[in-house]
Amino acid sequence: MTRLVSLNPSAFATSQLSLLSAELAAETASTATLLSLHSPKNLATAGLAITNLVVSSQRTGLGGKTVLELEQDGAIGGDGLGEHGIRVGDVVRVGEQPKGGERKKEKVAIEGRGVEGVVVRVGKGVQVALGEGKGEEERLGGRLWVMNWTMERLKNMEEREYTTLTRVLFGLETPAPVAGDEAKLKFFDQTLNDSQRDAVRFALASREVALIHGPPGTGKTYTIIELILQLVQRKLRILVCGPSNISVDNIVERLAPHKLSIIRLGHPARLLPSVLNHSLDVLTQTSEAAGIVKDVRKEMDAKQASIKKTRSGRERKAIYDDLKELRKEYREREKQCVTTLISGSKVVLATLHGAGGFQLRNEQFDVVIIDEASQALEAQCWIPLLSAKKVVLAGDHLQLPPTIKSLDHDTKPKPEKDKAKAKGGGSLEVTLFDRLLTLHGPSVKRMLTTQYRMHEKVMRFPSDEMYDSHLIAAPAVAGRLLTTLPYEVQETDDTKEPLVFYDTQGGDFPEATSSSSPDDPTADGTKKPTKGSLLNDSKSNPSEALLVRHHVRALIDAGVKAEDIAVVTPYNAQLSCMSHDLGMKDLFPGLELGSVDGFQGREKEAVVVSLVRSNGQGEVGFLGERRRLNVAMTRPKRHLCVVGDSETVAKGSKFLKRWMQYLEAEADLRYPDLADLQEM
Ligand SMILES: Nc1ncnc2c1ncn2[C@@H]1O[C@H](COP(=O)(O)OP(=O)(O)OP(=O)(O)O)[C@@H](O)[C@H]1O
Repeated sequence: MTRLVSLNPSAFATSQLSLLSAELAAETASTATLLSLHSPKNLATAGLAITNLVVSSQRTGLGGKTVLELEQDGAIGGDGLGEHGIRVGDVVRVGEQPKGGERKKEKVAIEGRGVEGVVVRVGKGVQVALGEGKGEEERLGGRLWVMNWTMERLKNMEEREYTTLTRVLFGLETPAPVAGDEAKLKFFDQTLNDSQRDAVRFALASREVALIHGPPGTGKTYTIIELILQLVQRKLRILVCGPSNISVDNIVERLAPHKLSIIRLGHPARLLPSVLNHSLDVLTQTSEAAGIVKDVRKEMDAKQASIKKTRSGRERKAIYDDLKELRKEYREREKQCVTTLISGSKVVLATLHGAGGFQLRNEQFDVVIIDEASQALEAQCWIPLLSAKKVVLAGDHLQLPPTIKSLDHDTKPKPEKDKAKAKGGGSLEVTLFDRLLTLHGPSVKRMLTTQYRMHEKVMRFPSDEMYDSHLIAAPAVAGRLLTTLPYEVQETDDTKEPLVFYDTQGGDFPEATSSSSPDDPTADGTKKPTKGSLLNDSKSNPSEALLVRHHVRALIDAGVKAEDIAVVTPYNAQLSCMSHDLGMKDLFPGLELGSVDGFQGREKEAVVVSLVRSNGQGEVGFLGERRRLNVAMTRPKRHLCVVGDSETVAKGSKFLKRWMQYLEAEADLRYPDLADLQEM
């Protein structure tokens, strides 16, 4: 039985406040370092910038924002953007690129020039809505401000002000026994499997808190949709949140066909086009409630027009006075319209950060659902939780937690850090999901166990190692191969295998530390490379990259579409090597190349994982994190190909050793010859 170790909410909040302030400092410093140490070219190599763009058009988008469309400069050649890590929703700076002669000045110049905005579309070109972004510090500050405000409130609360939920979440009380008999529950979705049904029943019956543990591909979102429908049927009001816009939009998209009254808060530029009809901004213009606002607008327009026809000063003044009144009325009616829309919605959806907006200040919800909770900072989760009665958290704590930049800046000795971590509140890396599992034990959790993504052989190792062998491959996916894709794929030695391992042991495929480019100030050794000089820290393995290219080509030659294949690796320098040095993006248009961390939450028919590390010392760096490996190996549906040096990797940890053993025993094992590859 788990021992209940309670935590003082006020002390927890105090500790979080200092951690959040260190995080802000670290993030600001790392962006500043990147911009000051690296040229646009180097940032582009690392996937953090796109160079050689021209403005192809400019238009007014939703919310009256100016949207710039940027495309690759035709004069430079190439019609795509090349490999980059810029995604919809990113805050970016659009700046003038220094010309060749200005190389020395360019690092300084890029810091001071340009306008900021939010990326609203990425395809052949990139579209940026201007004016949305603020300075990096201000932006982070904005995000952190809401968390800070929430933690300040928690810190200053009197004990008698704590809700029962707050007391349970800090272990001051144990969760109440589950209530209600949900055994005869009628499900809206008859296709739900047993573990999903069990999770819905449990979440409905829990009084304060329920965790839904959803390993990869187990239908976490599917389950949440059923839970929402059940809660609405019970006439309860629900707030659904996630750490990112995409996590929230994903739910809006799947909820929309059920014709509930739902509303999505958030800036339209950041929402998926498919969910815009449910956004508060659009509804304030199109809904019935918007009628009263429109009437005033019409009146204002008419008054405005009448000014031109009026000659007398006195009459004009009277019209201006009327206009002033009307404007006030307009603002009030708009506010009223927003309140009517929100209070009339059974389900409100927003990011965790968005849940701190003024629109929800006086709103009460019966249940707060947080999806992808293991990707959210705990302080972020508290934004909608301070006044909530019940929470359902869905996530997988065995995949990667949110990225924390200030980890390396923590100078406390390790034993002290570990003690603080165990208590909770000592590290931003411990999520609320993690902490509640430690605090209350598995009785507050239900796990989804049937997965609908991976071939049995792909699933087996992560299931045994990470999920206590509980995962079951749904019959429809257990034996799926590339040869049974819905289009024609030839049966070859590659396509008939669900699991392939190219073992590069023997020293012929050595790793390299990314070489610095001559315009990098860290290259001459006068400046110590910092964390910001990310490419200098990163590893690549050019021979392994050749092998990856060879395998991707073999799959494509057999008929597999490039867009059904992804190559993932933990190292930025390896990505750069494959996309720039080997030109894999141009060779195989549609192929996706990405970092493991960036690929969390995604899936592909075939995935090639390049492990990179190959050295005599058995150093494995990033690969030492089990959760990162778990993400890497659980992305494919029908085919996983691992490329790596088993000798080096097996030395990294017991987990890695067992993985290498599993691959040796279960995969189609290949010992490549570098000489053959170079001829290809
Ligand atoms: N009971 C079910 N019967 C059939 N298919 C299902 C069922 N539950 C989920 N799926 C399918 O499994 C896939 C994964 O579902 P979903 O996207 O809800 O999972 P998830 O756990 O949120 O995913 P992720 O691993 O990316 O977090 C989807 O294609 C979905 O249609």
